[in-house]
Amino acid sequence: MIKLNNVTKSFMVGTEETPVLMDINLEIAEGSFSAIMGPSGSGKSTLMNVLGCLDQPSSGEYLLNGENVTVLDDIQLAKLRNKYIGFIFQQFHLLPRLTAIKNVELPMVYAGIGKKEREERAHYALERVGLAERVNYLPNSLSGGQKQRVAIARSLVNEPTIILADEPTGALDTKTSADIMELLTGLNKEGTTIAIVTHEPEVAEYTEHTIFVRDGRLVEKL
Ligand SMILES: Nc1ncnc2c1ncn2[C@@H]1O[C@H](COP(=O)(O)OP(=O)(O)OP(=O)(O)O)[C@@H](O)[C@H]1O
Repeated sequence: MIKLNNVTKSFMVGTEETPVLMDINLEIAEGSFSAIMGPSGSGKSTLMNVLGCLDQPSSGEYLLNGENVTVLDDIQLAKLRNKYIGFIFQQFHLLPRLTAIKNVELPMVYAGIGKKEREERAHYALERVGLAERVNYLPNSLSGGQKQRVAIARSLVNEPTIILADEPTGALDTKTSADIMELLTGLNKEGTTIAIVTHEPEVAEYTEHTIFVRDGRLVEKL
């Protein structure tokens, strides 16, 4: 479903081309639950940006559901991203003026889905994350854990091929962090494919296997 073949990514820094990812070969199977770990600056976010179709590799091939992402232009890439990828961030990235349900509806607005279906699907997603009672709350009236649940509901609504979570528990206390990982584990058991960047070994323990990144290379896959 997700396959990177000999992927590299470099950035121009001044006049120098600086390699950040080197020779990445990676397969993420449907229904899997992976952690991506590695030291600061090793290339985890860059890898997530490539996996999430936010950025193109410099060379190599990225296959997502059989489509060769590498040959797409920015508009095609954005369409693919909205269709196939759900994102969860450390700082939730909810729009503060929109209620929980309106935040969850947003990816469906971009996908051109009508109002009634949007509302139904957003309600269902908020129920799945245990927030049926909070649909009309603004983000500021929700706890950190509840905000992350809204963000998880938002990541689910387009039934993505994969959810990419960048430090989803980084802003949460230990108990809330465990609750969020339980929730993600449950969603994975129901069939959602999830990859999560984390610095915390206790978070990685919830996943099935860990991909380690060091100096832009995958060093080990358990
Ligand atoms: N747009 C860019 N231009 C130039 N260099 C970049 C760019 N994006 C990332 N880098 C460099 O690539 C390297 C890897 O960065 P990346 O953010 O992927 O690391 P990371 O493993 O996610 O780190 P952290 O755990 O601290 O978030 C760093 O040295 C960074 O400076």
